[in-house]
Amino acid sequence: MKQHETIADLRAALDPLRSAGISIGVVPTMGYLHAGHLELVRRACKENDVVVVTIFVNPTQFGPREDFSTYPRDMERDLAMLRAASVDHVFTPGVDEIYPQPLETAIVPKRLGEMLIGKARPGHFTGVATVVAKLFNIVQPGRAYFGEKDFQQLTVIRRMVADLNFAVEIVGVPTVREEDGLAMSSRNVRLSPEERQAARVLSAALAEGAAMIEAGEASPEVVLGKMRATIEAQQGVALRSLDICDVGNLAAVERIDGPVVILVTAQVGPVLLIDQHEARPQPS
Ligand SMILES: Nc1ncnc2c1ncn2[C@@H]1O[C@H](COP(=O)(O)OP(=O)(O)OP(=O)(O)O)[C@@H](O)[C@H]1O
Ligand SMILES: CC(C)(CO)[C@@H](O)C(=O)[O-]
Ligand code: BAL
Repeated sequence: MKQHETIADLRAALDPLRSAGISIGVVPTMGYLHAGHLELVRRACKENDVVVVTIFVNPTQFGPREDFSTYPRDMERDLAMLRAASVDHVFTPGVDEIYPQPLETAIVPKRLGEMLIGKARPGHFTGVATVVAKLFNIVQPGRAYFGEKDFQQLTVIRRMVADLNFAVEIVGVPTVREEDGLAMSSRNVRLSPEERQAARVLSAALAEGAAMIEAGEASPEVVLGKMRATIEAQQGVALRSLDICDVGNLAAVERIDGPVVILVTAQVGPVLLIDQHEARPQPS
């Protein structure tokens, strides 16, 4: 595995491969890797000749009171995991390499970036879309892999690629979970044992809501009401948002008569956890 810290170094390695028709897949991450990231890597290795993993904790997607400086980091451990997963190239730029000067230009997702998580984290999806666009221009991959756990992020990126004609196929990968259902996330490491136990309620409530939808419940209010009661009964979990959205454009649905995604965010101790579950009414 080759590690590259500069754009020039990475391009020097990738340009000849691309010219020779070798397919390149990229997995953008912020590091502190877990089995969820490794599933993205596994898919990328299966579907491409060469895989590039990027590790960059992007400052522009964190708000001033968010956890950029304390975001978990362990580069040596990450590199060992990627080596074991047979990754070909890892790109580990410093902040100055990606932002040598303040940007004059940004990609601003409108409705999709302002709704849901975007309401609680203003500017977050501008930071994400802009750095992902930069990474696409740096790596020039044929495919890029993103987790469905960050469902709004995946939707924003799919839409950016469609709107701006990026020549990259976006692959969404199902959420990898701990045995008890908790979605894997780098920030889970910050949960105390009690908070970690309490956090299980989120995936349990999502499964409960999805089962109601699959059994034919068409009213979002009824499904959300039941889920809200389940989550609010759990001590130590502060529900921040709970929505049932159209799976394609994330618009709120008035009646569930097709594929939807249930999205939840909740504060558990120091961590804002997010999770999702897709569901659709089963044909009777
Ligand atoms: N449990 C998971 N299953 C599948 N993909 C995941 C999972 N967790 C993260 N990913 C994906 O990995 C990519 C990199 O995510 P990131 O490095 O921010 O990790 P994270 O675990 O989501 O961290 P955070 O604690 O910031 O939420 C994203 O596309 C994200 O959706
Ligand atoms: C896509 C991403 C790497 C952009 O910084 C980040 O938001 C993440 O890890 O999900
Ligand atoms: N995986 C989402 C990145 C963030 O929380 O900033």
